Amino acid sequence: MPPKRKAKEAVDSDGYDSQEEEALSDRETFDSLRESFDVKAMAKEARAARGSNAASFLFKKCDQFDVGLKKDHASRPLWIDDAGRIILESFSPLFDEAQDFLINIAEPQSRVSKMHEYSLTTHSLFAAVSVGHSSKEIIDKLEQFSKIPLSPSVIAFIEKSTSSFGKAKIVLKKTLSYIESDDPAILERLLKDSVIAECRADTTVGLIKEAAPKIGAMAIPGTKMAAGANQIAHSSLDPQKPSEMIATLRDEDDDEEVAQVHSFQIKSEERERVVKQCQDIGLPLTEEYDFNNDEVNANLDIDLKPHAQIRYYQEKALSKMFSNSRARSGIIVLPCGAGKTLVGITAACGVKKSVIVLCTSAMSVVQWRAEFLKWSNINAEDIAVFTSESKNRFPRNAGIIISTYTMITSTRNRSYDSEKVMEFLRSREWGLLIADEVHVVPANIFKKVTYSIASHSKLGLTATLLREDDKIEDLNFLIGPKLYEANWQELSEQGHIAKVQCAEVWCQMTPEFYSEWLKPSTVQKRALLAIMNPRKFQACQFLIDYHERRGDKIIVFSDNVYALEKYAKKLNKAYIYGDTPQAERLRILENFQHNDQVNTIFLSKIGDTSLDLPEATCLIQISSHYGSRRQEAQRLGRILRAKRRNDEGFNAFFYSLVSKDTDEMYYSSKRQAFLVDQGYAFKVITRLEGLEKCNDLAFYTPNERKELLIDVLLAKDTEGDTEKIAGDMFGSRFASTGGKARKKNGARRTAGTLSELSGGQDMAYIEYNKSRNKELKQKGIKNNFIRKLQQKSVNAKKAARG
Ligand SMILES: Nc1ncnc2c1ncn2[C@@H]1O[C@H](COP(=O)(O)OP(=O)(O)OP(=O)(O)O)[C@@H](O)[C@H]1O
Repeated sequence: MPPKRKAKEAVDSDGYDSQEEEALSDRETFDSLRESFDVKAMAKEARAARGSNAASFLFKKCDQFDVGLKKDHASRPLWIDDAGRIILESFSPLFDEAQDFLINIAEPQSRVSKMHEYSLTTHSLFAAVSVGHSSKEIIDKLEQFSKIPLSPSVIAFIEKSTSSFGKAKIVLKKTLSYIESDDPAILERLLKDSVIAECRADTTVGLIKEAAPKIGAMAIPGTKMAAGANQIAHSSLDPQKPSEMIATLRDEDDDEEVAQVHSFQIKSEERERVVKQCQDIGLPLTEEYDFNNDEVNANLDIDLKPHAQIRYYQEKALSKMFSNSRARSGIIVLPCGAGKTLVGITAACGVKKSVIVLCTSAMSVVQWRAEFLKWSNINAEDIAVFTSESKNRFPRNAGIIISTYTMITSTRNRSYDSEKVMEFLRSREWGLLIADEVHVVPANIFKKVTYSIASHSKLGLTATLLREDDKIEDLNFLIGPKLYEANWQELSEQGHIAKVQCAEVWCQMTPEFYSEWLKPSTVQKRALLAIMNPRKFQACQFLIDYHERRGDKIIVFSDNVYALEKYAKKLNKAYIYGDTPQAERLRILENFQHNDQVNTIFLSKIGDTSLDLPEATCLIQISSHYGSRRQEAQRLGRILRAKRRNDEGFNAFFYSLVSKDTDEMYYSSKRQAFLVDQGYAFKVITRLEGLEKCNDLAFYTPNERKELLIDVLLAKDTEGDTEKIAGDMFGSRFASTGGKARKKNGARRTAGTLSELSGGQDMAYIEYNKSRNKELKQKGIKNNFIRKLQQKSVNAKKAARG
């Protein structure tokens, strides 16, 4: 049997297909770069361009720089050029205030220690307007913070963008859809469009006029949101009880003067068409849910437990969503491990209507359910789970369903139970749809979601609004604008996520591996030679030993399953990849968490997202997906949540092992780009102190290295591919095999070893076959959490059987 670990489903929901394409062009770029790189000349040019001032070279083509600095420029924190690029000084006393403002109106590009860079874009201005900033306010504030006068082109750009964005909203009132605006002229303009006019539901000529809901960025009186930067730091130490926050969100102030809004009703079945047409004519709609006045949908009995204390950045993000007593659809961006789940749960407690949560994997579904029970007082039976293993519904009128994108959008033949749940999902209205890891969801998948699920509001959660293709912008319109994006370094300084030391370790290729690498060969074979480079293997072994001795728990990541198995078996460590059965995954993770004899595990890319392993304090990456910045950030996220992050002097470690003078070096620097922009510094380590003195490392003798080389050369080309997992990335076997049951023991290695080929079963063969996974199977320990997970899975299966 050929190895079956690469599921070949048509839908690759994490968008890796496009990354493959990009990888090919990357390779060409790399080859040409190799020839044309003249680092010295480039450095000289950059120095000459820079002149005497640290940032002025960035503005060399900027006319308004000639106009000169304002007299009191030293006390103002930013520059802005003609193209809308903003440089913010992080050492300015006005930094906090300026950052708070910029995060609302501009796209953060890079936030390194002294200078932050932002860009004004049409999308960022759309987001600004949708959270209540006016065009005048944006221009005035920028002018106030800027060291130089704003150029007429920047002012014109802001005015043009804000004049069309956020002027009209799509609102569900009592389950009916309305287009609403405080400016009747905008609605008249929309109705002149033949497509929109056709979608109008009421036949009346005029517009509906009524009192506007109360709007205010100060929706949480008495908190840092209302008070400015100094209180922000203070509030982070003194978090507000979410119940108080939600109470204030619902608080009505009758004394204020009541503004008017105008609206017309559209046919609910034409929502998408209207939204699309409004985009096309340059008047995109924002989406808001007036949940306080929804009397049609049953209320959900859910509140946060008193012990839940949301952090200041979680509160800030939520205040963007709820600032006008309605739930505004949009995306919240928080670093991995910063607590997006609690943000989603608090949003559910705010809306208090039925909620559907969509995740990327069955494992995440289980984690979301556990977090709902941990943080909220929701009745356990009101949270149902819809995965291939469990097809529950909630018994009362309102409840929560947690599922995966794959379960909702799959087009294959569904089981009877599955179809029943889908009918249940389609037949009702949802107050809130929470889309977890929303950046991985391609537009066509998300359109299928919105087609199946009628939800009043949508909240997208992600750590990185990054895709290697250009599909990320679709999310602006499918879900809504970005409402909030946190600063990674700030959260790490405050101890909400761990401080991490990042290093790229250059591993010299051994002569025999490098001479093979230099020969004309396939991309996959060269990739395999670089990953299996014995020096890289030894560096990995050395780092594992070093960090295990320090008391760290280590995850080794390899996208390549051939290498994953070879490394793990040789080092006698447990490993998990796409074909590892769910029960075995849980057993390995459980041992990693609670067994002090199991301090290192090997994971394929199934562990990139959503895995909550707060014990992990060190990551070693031996093979990765070309230049994917997103994967690098997500992997880093596995140690950002380290439990020990607030121990004095604690640092987590992230090592990327690259084979020197191969294309791994090019991809590695490309992958780091996003994290570098978040302020992480990657140290390059060319020599691991003490490694050469170790004589007990694997592949120490030339013979061992030769045998390894023959193994690699005999391996099929496809062994050099990265693992492909479709749909459910950390989920059930059902999901990852396209619904077909897989044969037991289906995954077998086919690459021969020298010993096998020669017919001899020597010591090396015995060592290769010794599986830590099997050992753990016999010795496995269990903690309550995992036991419950497994018990639940068993119960669910029993229930499904009737
Ligand atoms: N306000 C809070 N108070 C205490 N603990 C919190 C708070 N917010 C989050 N946490 C804890 O922080 C950890 C990380 O949270 P969570 O799993 O939601 O992160 P995440 O942002 O979804 O990360 P990822 O992107 O990696 O999935 C969890 O153990 C969670 O319980």
